[in-house]
Amino acid sequence: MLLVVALGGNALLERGERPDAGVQRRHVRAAARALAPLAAEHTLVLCHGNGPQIGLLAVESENDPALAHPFPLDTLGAQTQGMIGYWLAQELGNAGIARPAVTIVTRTEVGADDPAFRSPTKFVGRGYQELEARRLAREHGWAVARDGLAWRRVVASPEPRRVLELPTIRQLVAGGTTVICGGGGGVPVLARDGGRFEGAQAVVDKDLTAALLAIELGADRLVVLTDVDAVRRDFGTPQERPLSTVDADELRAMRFPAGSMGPKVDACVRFVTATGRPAAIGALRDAPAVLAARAGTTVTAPPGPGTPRAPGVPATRGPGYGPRISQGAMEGSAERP
Ligand SMILES: Nc1ncnc2c1ncn2[C@@H]1O[C@H](COP(=O)(O)OP(=O)(O)O)[C@@H](O)[C@H]1O
Ligand SMILES: NC(=O)OP(=O)(O)O
Repeated sequence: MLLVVALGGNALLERGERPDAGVQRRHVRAAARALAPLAAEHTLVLCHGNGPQIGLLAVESENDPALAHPFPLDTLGAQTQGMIGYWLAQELGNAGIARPAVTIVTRTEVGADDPAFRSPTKFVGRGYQELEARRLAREHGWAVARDGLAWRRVVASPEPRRVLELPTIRQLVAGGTTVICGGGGGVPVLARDGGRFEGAQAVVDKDLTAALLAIELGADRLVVLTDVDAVRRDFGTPQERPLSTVDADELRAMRFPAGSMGPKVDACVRFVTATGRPAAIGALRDAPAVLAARAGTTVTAPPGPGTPRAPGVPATRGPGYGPRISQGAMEGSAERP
């Protein structure tokens, strides 16, 4: 099977952990071991997160007295793809996967008119106490929002419209190569006159880029791996309980936080709606069981006379190829200084 796997940034750096390279590499090694059974049996397209990492690089760059201008987010997005992609390719090899794994620094076209540019939702960097977050917001011109118990910087996260490197990814996949691409959602770029592209100051959601890739490549499954064992109904309440199987219509009717579970659910609903094939969300450590629907949450096509579309053909193309079902459900609105 062809699997598109979205791998959460939390799998590479746990909340509150020191972002040292050694710590992250240890997590990447564990992630590669968890993914090894899938990579051995199936062709894998791997989209990793970069929220903690790009936020860290941005702070370093903003605090570097040698720089007249801090590095912009598109450049930092490319840096995180190179760094994490290198770690993943190396550790998949070290985990004994014979298939070649290559990393593609991927660009994702976004729209200049995307309302997400006016309403930042993507958490980047580490968590702070509220007062410190507000101070940093004033000093650096950040938007900040509450992420669970902590406060973090938030940046714009526009819709992925097109992956520029898709033809190359398609070729590599056809040859059975494990392709690490769309890392951090891909570097967001804007189309300009004359066929030019320009980097955008944003971080695309890697779950949504993974869904776009899965649809365009005609993948058999979209598998979203993170740090929770399943999507939970009534999350954070005493009534909370895991969903093992749920159809896309039921899921579409629920609300999830925009900065965390929302995009994962959106991604699965889009894939299932466009292809009629199942998608799954679950814990990285359970990866083979999540794929086999023995763990995690499996999202299925709604029952009834729905006609799944042909493989590789999205429900609609271009911007808004699926609704964002989580928008507006962010915990604590973003605040500017
Ligand atoms: N309904 C829900 N069910 C499960 N987890 C949820 C839910 N709503 C929010 N979450 C949170 O979503 C987090 C996973 O999203 P996120 O932190 O963005 O993951 P990743 O970095 O792995 O992509 C979980 O750790 C959990 O705290
Ligand atoms: N770019 C992105 O979606 O990163 P996270 O998974 O770390 O949020």
